Amino acid sequence: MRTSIATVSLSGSLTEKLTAASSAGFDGVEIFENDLLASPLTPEEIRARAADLGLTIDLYQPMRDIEAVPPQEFERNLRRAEHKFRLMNRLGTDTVLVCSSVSPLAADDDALAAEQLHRLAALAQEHGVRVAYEALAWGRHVSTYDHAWRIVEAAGHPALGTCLDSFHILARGSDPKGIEDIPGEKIFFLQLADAPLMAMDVLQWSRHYRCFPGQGGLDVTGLVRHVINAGYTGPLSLEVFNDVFRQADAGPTAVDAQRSLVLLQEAAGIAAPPASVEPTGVAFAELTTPDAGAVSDLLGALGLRRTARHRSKPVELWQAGAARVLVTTDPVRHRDGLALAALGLESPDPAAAAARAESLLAPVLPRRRAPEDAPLDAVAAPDGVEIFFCATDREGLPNWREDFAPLPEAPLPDAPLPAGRCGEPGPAAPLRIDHLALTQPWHQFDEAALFHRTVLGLRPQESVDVADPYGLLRSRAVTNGDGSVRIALGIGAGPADDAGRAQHIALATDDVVAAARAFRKAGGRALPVPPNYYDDLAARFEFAPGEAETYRELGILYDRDEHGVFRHFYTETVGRVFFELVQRDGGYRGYGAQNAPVRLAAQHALRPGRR
Ligand SMILES: O=C(O)c1ccc(O)c(O)c1
Ligand SMILES: [Mg+2]
Repeated sequence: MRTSIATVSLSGSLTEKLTAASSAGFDGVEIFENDLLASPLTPEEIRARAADLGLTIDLYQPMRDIEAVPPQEFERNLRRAEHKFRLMNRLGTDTVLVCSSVSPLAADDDALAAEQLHRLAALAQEHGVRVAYEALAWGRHVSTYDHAWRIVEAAGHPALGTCLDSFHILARGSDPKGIEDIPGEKIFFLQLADAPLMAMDVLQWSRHYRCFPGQGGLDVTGLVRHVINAGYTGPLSLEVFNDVFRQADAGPTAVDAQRSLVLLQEAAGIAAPPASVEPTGVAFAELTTPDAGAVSDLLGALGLRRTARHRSKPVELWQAGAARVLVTTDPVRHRDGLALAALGLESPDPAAAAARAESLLAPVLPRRRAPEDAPLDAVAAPDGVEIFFCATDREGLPNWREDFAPLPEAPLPDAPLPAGRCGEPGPAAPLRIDHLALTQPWHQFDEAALFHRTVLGLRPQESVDVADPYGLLRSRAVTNGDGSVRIALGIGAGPADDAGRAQHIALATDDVVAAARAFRKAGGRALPVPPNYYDDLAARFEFAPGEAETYRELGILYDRDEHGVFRHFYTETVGRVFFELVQRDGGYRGYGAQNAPVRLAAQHALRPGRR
């Protein structure tokens, strides 16, 4: 179906909005009156600009407080409307949205509303335009779609139809099934928005928290199915009032918006992009560093060993069990010091995963490889991390590991490592990457969750809020079915804050106490945890004699859920990156969110100039 977006959903000048909508592949726009009023362009110039960009102007909006008013008031409204109909002719748009009145002058009188809307439609028809009447969820007397439709039906004018808006319908809990009783040709327009479920005043909810379909908790897909069943053939148009999107760059927001419509159409059975491919594990995490010294010490102390070197690039493979970390030395990208630059996701079908990603508008990255390297497809996540779809040592698929030459001294990859000897990894060495925690740009959190779900085939979990001494951190994990891929997406306390940029890699071990001891013995610096934390721990849980003291001594944090126990410790931060070693027992599902405020405070305390 044709796709459209309301200019109110994007930031910037009207020209910037049109350009962003066009680049993201929209067919049309709804022009919000304020965007036109504030534009230096004439309506004719706007029309020409839109046409040059391949966009139609599908709707002009809104007209307010028109209907069910005293006669004198209505005459004034008609005069106002006639002005706008002329403007619409100059703009080249044929549909205007009239939202249900919120005016104290409006009467609770459907017959009067119908009669006046009939007259408005007659005037519109004289100007070659038509009127779409929409029930605002907070309309004074008309607040449901079925009520608005009854009035439109009673008015009985061919230039009058209804505009359905998923937010107003679903936010009020109306049953959208009744939409199928409206003749499709009388649904003049369909506006789509989702929203997170929140208990708040519906007007505030609508004006500040709408989001793109799939990013909230409303069943927009179900509603769209009813609208299609009714016979609607107009555009799917996004109308999203959102405080964050108003500030974010219009370009990425428009792509995020268009992606939401691809998914919506997939879910509603209207479109069939290449199927989603769920990753089956983390093949590697790739760090870039201006100089490999500090990170080598850290990785070594964590029990990873340098096992191989890339045949043509300054990249080393560090490994323990299935935990693989690539270290790329890149003196040019030194702004951040150490940073997580890429993630390899083990994919059952890397080519199909890449095709899926591309069809969902993920930015496809040029392959940076020498002719003899394994072909690897990669896309950029919203935070700039490169995501590779890859296969590790699997029959019939290009193997990224063949790009690496084993180092002579190194133990065989995946061979059991000798235990016990000083400096060598023992049984406590990392087994695999347990999870990654990647802080997202603050204005791209919803986009990131949708991207990871739909482009990467991961499943979003509930959002949690974590107190940071300097703000509130929101975190939402995305995982695959068996938990072998877990990425905790976070937004930090603020754009300029270090916590707003942190990236962390959690490695799994089956003996975190031994791992913490080995780490310290090898010269690793663990994050110090305040004694108050352990006093509280002793109050919350019963431990075996000496157990809590061990945790206190080693800076190990502890959590428990209904499934099992979680023990973990953190390393110091290098550049943007820190590591965590975790031991999950008995099927513990979480990430130690209970302990995050203590961890964040301890990290802040280590920053220069903090006490
Ligand atoms: O919040 C509003 O006023 C408003 C205006 C026009 C719409 O289409 C809408 O859904 C809401
Ligand atoms: Mg609307």
